[in-house]
Amino acid sequence: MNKRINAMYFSPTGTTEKIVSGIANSISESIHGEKVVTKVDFTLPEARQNAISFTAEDVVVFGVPVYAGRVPNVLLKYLNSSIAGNGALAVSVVVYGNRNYDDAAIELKDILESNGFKVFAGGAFIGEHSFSKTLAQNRPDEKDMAIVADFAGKICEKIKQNHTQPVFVPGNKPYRQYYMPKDENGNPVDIRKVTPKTNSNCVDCKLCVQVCPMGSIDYEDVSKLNGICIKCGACIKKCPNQAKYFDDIRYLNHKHEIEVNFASRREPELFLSNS
Ligand SMILES: Cc1cc2nc3c(=O)[nH]c(=O)nc-3n(C[C@H](O)[C@H](O)[C@H](O)COP(=O)(O)O)c2cc1C
Repeated sequence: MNKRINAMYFSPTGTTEKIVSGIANSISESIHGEKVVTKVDFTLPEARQNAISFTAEDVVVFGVPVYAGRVPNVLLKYLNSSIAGNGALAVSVVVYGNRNYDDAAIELKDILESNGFKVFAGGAFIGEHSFSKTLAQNRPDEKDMAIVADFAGKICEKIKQNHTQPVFVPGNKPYRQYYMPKDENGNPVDIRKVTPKTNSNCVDCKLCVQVCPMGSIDYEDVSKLNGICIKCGACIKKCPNQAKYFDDIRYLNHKHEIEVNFASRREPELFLSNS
């Protein structure tokens, strides 16, 4: 089979990358006997400057994390204007932090289809929550990766049998509003303006500047922001010295609330075309 296998993702803290690469690598091993996967990582702003096109020879495993129950809205411009499927097969993957994926899976599938992909498979997987070190801690774990390998096997069968009709993916249409954290009285809390702080552990290594997907951290003074913060967790989780943190009470309350209310383990959901 003459298929090129691609892994394309946005993944500030690496969980989406692990799932998407895992699926793509397993498909490649099964189809080609080795891992020959083209990686298209659009986490950093420079990567989103260029348009990309695929062909009907391509299989693209495409993943984003779930933000507020939807596809991250900061990506919409890029996703809607710079990616051409041209009949490529796509596996649409969303990764969420054990609360819920709400309408993210259906929204991503719709975006890919409107870009000319044939979305014949999809999945909603769980990754350690961007806000937390305990919610869905260390996921995807071994159990998740076994599901990933099994899913890839099923995808290969579908490709071989040419069962690549559009897949059904759960979600509401019209999509629900972006999920908003709530305070103890159930009133919505807006944490969009919250920004990280920097403590004296900082050794000015500039890693946070390099990993910020919005390119917002000032190179000369890494405690300053020159753009928006999407609270993706990259600067916090990737800092080798734990120098970045959030101290905003609304953010911390929300983090605590989800850690308590969504502690019970959710399992991946897989969607495959019937025909
Ligand atoms: C701004 C923001 C909003 C999020 N909203 C949700 C959500 O609605 N439901 C959920 O379960 N997880 C949510 N998460 C958690 C991420 O979806 C999850 O941790 C994911 O694994 C992160 O992917 P990454 O490691 O590829 O960055 C949110 C994370 C961020 C940063």
